[in-house]
Order: sequence, then structure tokens, then C-alpha cells
Amino acid sequence: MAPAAAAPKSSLEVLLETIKKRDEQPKDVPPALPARPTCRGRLPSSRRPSQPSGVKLENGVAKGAVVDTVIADKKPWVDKEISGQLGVDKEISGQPGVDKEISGQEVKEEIVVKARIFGTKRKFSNGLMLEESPYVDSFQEERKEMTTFNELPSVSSRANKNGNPVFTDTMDYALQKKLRVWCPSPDATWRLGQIQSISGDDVEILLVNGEVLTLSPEKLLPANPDILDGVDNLIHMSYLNEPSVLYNLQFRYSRDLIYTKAGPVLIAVNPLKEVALYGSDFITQYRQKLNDYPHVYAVADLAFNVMLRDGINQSVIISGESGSGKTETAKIAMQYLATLGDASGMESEVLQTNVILEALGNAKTSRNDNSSRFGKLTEIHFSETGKLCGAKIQTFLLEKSRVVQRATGERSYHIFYQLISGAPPLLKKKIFLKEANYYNYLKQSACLRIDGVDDAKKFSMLVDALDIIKISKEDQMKLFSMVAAVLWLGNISFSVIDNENHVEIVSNEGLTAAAKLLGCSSPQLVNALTTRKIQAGKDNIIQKLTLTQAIDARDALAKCIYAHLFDWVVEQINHSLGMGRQHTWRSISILDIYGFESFIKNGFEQFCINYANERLQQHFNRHLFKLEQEEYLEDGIDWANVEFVDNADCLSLFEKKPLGLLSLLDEESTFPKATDLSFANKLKQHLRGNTGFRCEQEGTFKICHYAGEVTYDTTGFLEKNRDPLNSELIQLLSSCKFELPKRFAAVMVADSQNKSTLSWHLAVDSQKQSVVAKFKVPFPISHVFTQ
Ligand SMILES: Nc1ncnc2c1ncn2[C@@H]1O[C@H](COP(=O)(O)OP(=O)(O)OP(=O)(O)O)[C@@H](O)[C@H]1O
Repeated sequence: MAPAAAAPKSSLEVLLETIKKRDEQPKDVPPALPARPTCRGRLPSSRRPSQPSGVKLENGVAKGAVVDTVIADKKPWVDKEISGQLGVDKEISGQPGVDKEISGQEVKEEIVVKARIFGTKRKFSNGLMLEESPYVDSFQEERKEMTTFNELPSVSSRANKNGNPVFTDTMDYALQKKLRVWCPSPDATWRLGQIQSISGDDVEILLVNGEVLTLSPEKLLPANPDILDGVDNLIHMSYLNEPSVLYNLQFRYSRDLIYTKAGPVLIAVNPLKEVALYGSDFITQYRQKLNDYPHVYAVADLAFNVMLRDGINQSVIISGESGSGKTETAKIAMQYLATLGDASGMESEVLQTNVILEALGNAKTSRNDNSSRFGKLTEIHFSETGKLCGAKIQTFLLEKSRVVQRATGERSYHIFYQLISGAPPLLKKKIFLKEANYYNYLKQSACLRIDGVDDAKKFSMLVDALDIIKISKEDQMKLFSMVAAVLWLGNISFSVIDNENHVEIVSNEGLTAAAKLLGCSSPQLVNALTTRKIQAGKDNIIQKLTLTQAIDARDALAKCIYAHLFDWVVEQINHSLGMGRQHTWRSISILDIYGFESFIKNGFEQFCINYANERLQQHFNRHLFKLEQEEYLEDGIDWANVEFVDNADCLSLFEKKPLGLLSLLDEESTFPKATDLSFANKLKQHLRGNTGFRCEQEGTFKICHYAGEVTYDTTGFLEKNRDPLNSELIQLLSSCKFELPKRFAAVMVADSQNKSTLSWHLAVDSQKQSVVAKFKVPFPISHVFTQ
């Protein structure tokens, strides 16, 4: 009989096995090397798995091999837990509840099969002893029996020269011992069962629900003994395979144990409800080391301690797909650090930044009612004694297209709805505010409310936060006026005046209100939105815009104002939080970017967001695999190189010059006659042979990301990438009498050039820096990975 095929492994499994292997040093190895003077997160020492608090033990053994039945009702996405069936990819990876490291696994499987490095995880090295028995403690008796092997069926074991079998794979052992195994189901879930008998190539398995399956051994994966159910660190598991990892996370999750360690990584499963794990009592417990269950507080605490001890800046990187809980996790970490560095009021200022940034940079998407549409790096600064003394926020490209357009059922940025619902009458009057469904930019996606969210209350929280951050009432007024101006711009409409599709603006309240709020005259705004100056020799010719061009100009102006407004607010926050910076000594940074997205229809925004996530994944791989191993080599530690699923190929697909996705997009964006379809065809022509790229039906293409395959529709790619803002619009902003529009224009000109002689036309050139080109600017991460 052929030996059982090597089980495919995900990169998480490979990582965990690596760590486990390192921790499980044989007893006769020389004493460990002294700790190195580095603050790179060291891996935890091996220790007995601690049982989660929610697990009932009976004579020291966890009761019930399968998940608690009550929970199945509570978590509809957990498929048939009662019968022991575990949803693997569909139920879990499709859910925002499970962090990327887990949900991305199934994508990697096929690749890992080939790259598998630990072909034989456990074996009898001398025919008598298991090298790393999964049952060292709980199966002593069984092990004794194994020394005789009289009645063992011949699975894939080989005999050593003493005649005792040598197992070539963990599955061999499971088969020989008729242990619990995971059986794949046609619906891509796994079911837990117990081997009953083996005959020829068939294994008979009794499932938890009483059903009996007959499968070939290659299809099975070993399950962990039930004593390991709910271990708080995945490296303590005997068998590291996908169903076992998911089962363990689910086991814990069903008991509200949402945090689990995976070696140096903390996995947070989104509870999607309030869990009693936070607050001052918990903070004290973690600070005083009275609680060592996995928690974000523990991660933040470690970062804080290492920063103080080694005097090195720290970073906490939070990754996961959209809706998995990154922003909440980042806030929880910030809360802990702010409390630790208690500095009379500064901590509440730092925490209030979230309220402001979420109002301006978060929106309801189809995956998440409070989805961050920008990337954020929050640096929290401390003094030498660990006192909080300031913070700095860096943001990365806001998804500004959302201001003018988005999918049905999604909302624009929260602030629009909050302002409309919560502004007091006087403010409303000053900025000519009407109901939300009066504004084209808001009503077009047919979603004005979020269930369970009180926008008016959120507005009052926003104003409180602005007050706490010390943004003056005058500046708050400027902020709200610009938000209203954007709304009114969306109500400007055009009428076609000739058979060449040229337009004029329909004079309505949209025009007057927008002009008033920006501080320009209506005719100035009309000119900027309906005409373009073209240089013909020495002369300037005024060209009328077509309907499409005018709509694009209007939308470009709205997006540009909003994006600059967002940056301006961040600047104000930084100004306010930078007060105590003279005492700054070290910092802890928390990175929270928009999560990986895959919708039925994916456009330019998902293309950019998923590219950013590929970069982050590369960083993760670099720190967890590449750099760690380099360090072992440097230290002369005998170490078998670990292969892992590297996303370098996918990154190269994006970044390669001149024929990567980004270069090809940029190139096509420069051709005036190019269309989204010609871009799609160009990709087809140049990237057809790339394994990570697939041509789909006309105008679409598929990319194999680290987290899954995504099909992109190229509609709108060129326009969104060009993101044009013509000189008339910059000039208009510059000529406005109010401070903010003027300032935005100045920033655009200054950003663009860094040149001494500025002209509007040069500024326009600068605007030609495409969106993806800006996106390519790396995240400013230069740090160590905290445990
Ligand atoms: N620890 C938690 N406790 C309670 N609820 C949580 C927790 N984490 C996340 N949630 C819930 O899940 C929702 C989505 O979480 P969050 O906004 O943090 O996701 P995200 O990963 O940042 O998504 P995106 O990438 O779209 O910004 C939150 O609004 C909250 O309702």
C-alpha cells in the first residue's frame, strides 16, 4: 500500500511547526545561548499547554471532544458543530470573524504541497520511541504497546532492522492507533471521526453523528487528542493542520476566548459582540502579570516593556481581512498603552483621535459597518520613564472615490450623515444643510442609515473629540463647511447645449451653496467646471467641456477637497498631540490598514487595497521567516531552513518594471485614447504567462493573492488612476476667499513640485502622478515585530 500522501500545509502551519520544533529542543542539547541583545520578538519557551478557563476538566481531561452544542445556535456560521463538523473555508474564511492568517490558508494549500519541507513530522527514530510523540503524556500506555507491534496493520510503516515499524508520517501513526481524524466533506468542511478499521486502501471512520465513512488514508488528516482542545497557543498542538487549527480557534471562540497565540503572533477572532475582556481591571491584571491568557493587552504590554528595557522603538502590526477586527484591536492596544503612560489627560486625547478619524475616514461597506478606508500608523510617544508624551498619526491614501460613488448598500464617510443628523439648527442654517436624501452624493447608493447606529449621537461625540483634541470652534466650523461644500457640489447638474455634447451648469441651489461655502463666486465655479484653458502656441483657447468631462471635473473637485480636508484634520490632530514632544524618548507604533477585500465585483479600490495588503504580508513573511532565519544562521544555530509561502511572486506581478500591473496601468493611463478595455487587453498580452494572473471574460482579470483569488473588473481603472484635476480647479481653489480651499491649492502645488518656479500648469503635471504611483510609496515601517 502506498504511503499516505504528504498532507498539504499552510504557511501558518509551517510557521508553527518551525517554532514548535525550535522550542522542543532535545534534552541533551547544550544549554541555550544567552539572550541576544535584540528586541526582535523572541519566541516563547515550550511549556505545558494551559487549559482555557471555559473548559471543564474531568480528572484532568477536557470533557467533550467536539465543540459545545449551545454555541452552534449562537454562531450561525459555524456549521453543524453538534455533529462534529467543522466549517473550514466557506464558513470561516468567508466570515469577517476569523483573522487573515487562518482564513487565507486554503489558498496556499496547493502551493504548499509542493514546497512542503517537513515531510515527516514525527517518526519512530529507533523503532521504540517516538521522537516527538504527540501523546507523550497522555498516551504512555499506548506507547508501551507500540513496542510490540504484533497486530498492527501494514499501512505505510516500514520496519527497521530490528523488525519494528518506522512510521513515515503522522497519518501512519494515527492510522495505526486508530485515532481521531479529520475527514474532508464535499462542501469543503471537515468532519471529525474515529478510525474503526483499515482494509486494503480503505479506512472506515465513524463520525461523531454516527455516520460511517469509507475514505482512502491520503484524504485524512490527524486530529489532536481531546486533551489539547482549546490550547491557548497553537504551537502546543500535536498536529498542525488546517482543521485542527480552525477547530481549536472555534473551540475557544465558542467560550468567548477570542485570543489565541500562534507562536509570536496573536490571533484575534472577531467576537462581533461585547466580550468582558477589557477595561481597567483587565489592564491592571496584565500590567501586574496576574493574567497570562493571550490578549492584545499582553502584546501591548510586551511592546511597552521591551521599549523601556532596550530603549528601542516598537511596532504592533495588525493585519486581517476587512471586518476581521483590526481597527478595534488597534484601539484596544492604544487604550492599554495610553493607560500605562497615564499623563494627565493626554491619554484621552490620544484615544479621541480614533473618533475623529473614524468619522472622516470610515464608512459602511458591504462587509463592515465601520470599515476604515485609509491606512493608519499611530506612533505613541513616551518619555524615558514611560510617560505618554505625545502621538503622531500618519495616514495613507484615503479611498476618495467613495465620496462621489460606491456600491449600492454602502455609505459614504460617516461624517456626512453625522453632520446632517446631529448639527444644531444654527450650524445647519449656516451651511445650508438639508436632509441626507436631498444630496445626490449620498442618496445614489440607497443607504443612508446603519442599523443600531445613532448618527446624531455620533456627531455629538465627534464634536466632543474635536474639543478634547483642542481643535478650535472656528476650525470646526471650517471643517463642517467644507463637508457641506462637498455635498452641495454633488447637486450641481449640467445641461447639454449643443450637438457636440458641450454643457452649461443648471443654475440651482447646489451651485450657489457650494460657491458660498468655498468662498468663490458662482460664475467662477461655473467656469472651472465647464471650461478648460488650452495653450495653442502663444494663445490660450477656452474649450467647453462635454457632459462627461464636466461631471468628471465636478467629482474630481469634490474628491480633492475631501481628501485634503482629511489630511488637514490629521495635521491638526498631530499639531495638538505633538505638544509634549520635547520630552519624547521612544515610541510604539500601531499599524492598521484597510483589510484585504474580495467582493463579487472588485474595482480599482480593491486593486489598491489588496496590493497594500500584499506588501504588508511580505513584511510579515520577512520578519517571521526570512529575518528570523537569517539571525539563526548568523548566530551559528544549526537550523534547517524553513520554506514558506512567499508572496514575492504576487508582489512582483504588481511591481515589476516595465511589465508589472502597476507599470502597465500607469503606461495605459498616459494614452489619451486608451480605454479600460485596452488596458485589460494589454494585461492579457503581457501577463498571460504569469501563474498568478489569469485573463477572465472581457474587461476582467484575476489575481492569485496570498489571501485568495480576486477577479477585478477594469471599468473605471484608467480614470481613477489618472485622478485628474485640471488647472482651472486648482486655480479656483486658490482664488477662494476662505482659508481651507486656498490651503488645499497651495498644498497641491507644493506637493507636486518642490520646484522653485511654480506655475499652474506645472502643478497640473504633478497631478499626473497616478494613484497607484502614490500607493507605491512604502509604509514607513522600520521596526521589530513584537510578540
Ligand atoms: N474585540 C472586539 N469586541 C467586540 N466587537 C468587535 C471586536 N473587534 C471587532 N468587533 C466588531 O467588528 C466590527 C468590525 O471590526 P473592525 O472595524 O475593527 O474591522 P477591520 O478589520 O478594521 O475592518 P476594515 O479593514 O474594513 O477596516 C466592529 O465594528 C465591531 O462591531
